[in-house]
Amino acid sequence: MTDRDSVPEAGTSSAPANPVVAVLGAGKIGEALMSGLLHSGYRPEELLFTERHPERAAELAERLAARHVELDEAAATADVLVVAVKPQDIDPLLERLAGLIDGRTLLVSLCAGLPTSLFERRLGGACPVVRVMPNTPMVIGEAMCAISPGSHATDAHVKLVEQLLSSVGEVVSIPEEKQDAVTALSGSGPAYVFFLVEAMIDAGILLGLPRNVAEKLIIQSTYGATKMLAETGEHPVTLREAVTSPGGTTINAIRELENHGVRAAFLSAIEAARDRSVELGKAHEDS
Ligand SMILES: NC(=O)C1=CN([C@@H]2O[C@H](COP(=O)(O)OP(=O)(O)OC[C@H]3O[C@@H](n4cnc5c(N)ncnc54)[C@H](OP(=O)(O)O)[C@@H]3O)[C@@H](O)[C@H]2O)C=CC1
Ligand SMILES: O=C(O)[C@@H]1CCC=N1
Repeated sequence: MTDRDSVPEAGTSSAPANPVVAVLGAGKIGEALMSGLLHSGYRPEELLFTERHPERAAELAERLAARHVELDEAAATADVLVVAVKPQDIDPLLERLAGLIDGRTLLVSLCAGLPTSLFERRLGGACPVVRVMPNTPMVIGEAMCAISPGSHATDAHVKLVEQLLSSVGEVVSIPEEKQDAVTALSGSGPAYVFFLVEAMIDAGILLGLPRNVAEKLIIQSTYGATKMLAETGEHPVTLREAVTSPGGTTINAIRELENHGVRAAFLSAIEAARDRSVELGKAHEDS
């Protein structure tokens, strides 16, 4: 697929062809995206990736059957370039990319904190850029992605990105100035859940349960609880109140959580994550 002027639609393997996607930097989120797309019906030949560690590249190419390429081949071949390197690694990548793309290639950035204007400035011309904040449940088709177009991205580009990402989870459109908050909330969100699960499993160990039993109890309980939130549409307070019997056990636990400031800790933690996202963007403001 090389005719980038007619923006093709993403879809399943029954479609004639999906847009060729090249993931630049196949680390945690890059791999999650590739796995999710393959899972949703993307063909391995429609997926390219660059990666600077040869062993990692070889291992991924074998495991996913996607093709490891150099940056110049990715830029020449792909319809969509997905930037998935750490924000701290963006400068040398954009320097090389600037000489390789012609302003028609759609660039999708997954980078925390980095504004679309940075890519537009560095890549010149009228490079279409869409900023996305995904999260790792993408790997099982359960991502939460928030997207914001840059100033040269057309409705067709946005639609293409929406189609691509809706095959690996949910997609919402948000104004770009909200991306730092979204990064702190849903980009990092899975980490908070894993942290909570880990802490509850530790509590099970403290109470003398075997680890495998504690893990099963907590994983199913968190899965059931979040599924219940999603499927009933009930407010979390209502669902929590239904668990909290008068004079019972749960209220004793809730009192301890409140005494330890767990709610305030979440507010501060997420605010700190938002601040770091802003800081990552500011580091590139004048360049
Ligand atoms: N992990 C997550 O849950 C999420 C991450 N993101 C964003 O995604 C981006 C990637 O994060 P994450 O996957 O965690 O990071 P990783 O470090 O796991 O992945 C980035 C990979 O790209 C490699 N790399 C760096 N520069 C280049 C280059 N020029 N060419 C090819 N490969 C390169 C890195 O190598 P090396 O190891 O040497 O650095 C690394 O293997 C970040 O910008 C982050 O903000 C967004 C949402 C969620
Ligand atoms: O921790 C990070 O910086 C990235 C962005 C959101 C989730 N992980």
